[in-house]
Amino acid sequence: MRLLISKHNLGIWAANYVAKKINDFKPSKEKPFVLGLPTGSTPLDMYNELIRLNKEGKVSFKHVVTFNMDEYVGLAEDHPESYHYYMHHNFFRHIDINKKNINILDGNAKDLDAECEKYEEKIAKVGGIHIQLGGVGEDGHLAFNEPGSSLASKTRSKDLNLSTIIANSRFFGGDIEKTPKLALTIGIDTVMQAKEVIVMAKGFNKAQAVCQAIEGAVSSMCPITALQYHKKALIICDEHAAYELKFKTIKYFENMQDEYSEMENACDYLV
Ligand SMILES: N[C@@H]1[C@@H](O)[C@H](O)[C@@H](COP(=O)(O)O)O[C@@H]1O
Repeated sequence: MRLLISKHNLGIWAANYVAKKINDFKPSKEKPFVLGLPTGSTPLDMYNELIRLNKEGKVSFKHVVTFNMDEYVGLAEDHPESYHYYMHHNFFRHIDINKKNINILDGNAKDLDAECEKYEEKIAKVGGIHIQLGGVGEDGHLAFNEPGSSLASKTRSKDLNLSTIIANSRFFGGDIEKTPKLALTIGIDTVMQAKEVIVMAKGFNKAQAVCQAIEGAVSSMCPITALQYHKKALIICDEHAAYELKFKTIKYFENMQDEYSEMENACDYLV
């Protein structure tokens, strides 16, 4: 597990890292690059920067296949709070991606279990996810894997817990009644199967989750801790989200030299 406390905008960092990885991979129709994508407020800057890079011809999504992490159950795809709407509005419609390469769980499928099974099969068929990007909930949830989720879970439907419903109610006029209570989500094991995982965490309200993820014991009650078992997982956070960490933990990660610190240095010249 790697921690990077970035002094840059996390989205700009992540977008430039992803663009570099796509370009290095030289994707083709036969050999596409596969991205796992999140929603939420944290990744918005990343999408904006990826759009900019795409428009400037610095990265193409022509041979990129995407799988979104989650979707609400029972919300129309054109509802402004559905994750379908979010992705098309904030990202897909601005870039050169082939529509056929976009995968988002159908929260209105007649058979939700079959929809989830099909999703796992599709991921396997393209050879797995190269980079799974994510945000994190205040309680350490990943996608909609709530505290208590099996760390061996695959894509499935998930009841949302009260704190997530309350947090999400801000998008539904503050009305808990109107806020979805059920979602489809990739599982923790789906995340673990990705070749690389990058979780972005911004702000004081994510500090507990980041601290648990890095310093805590692995527990299904804080799903992000499962990443401690991942071969190539990065948490990139701002100074506020790092606030609960021990000084010695921060120092340990501060001077590491690797491709993540290289991108951090490269970002000095980007902004
Ligand atoms: N399902 C999403 C998660 O994928 C996201 O990480 C989380 C945090 O969102 P934000 O980035 O807005 O804090 O919100 C929701 O629960």
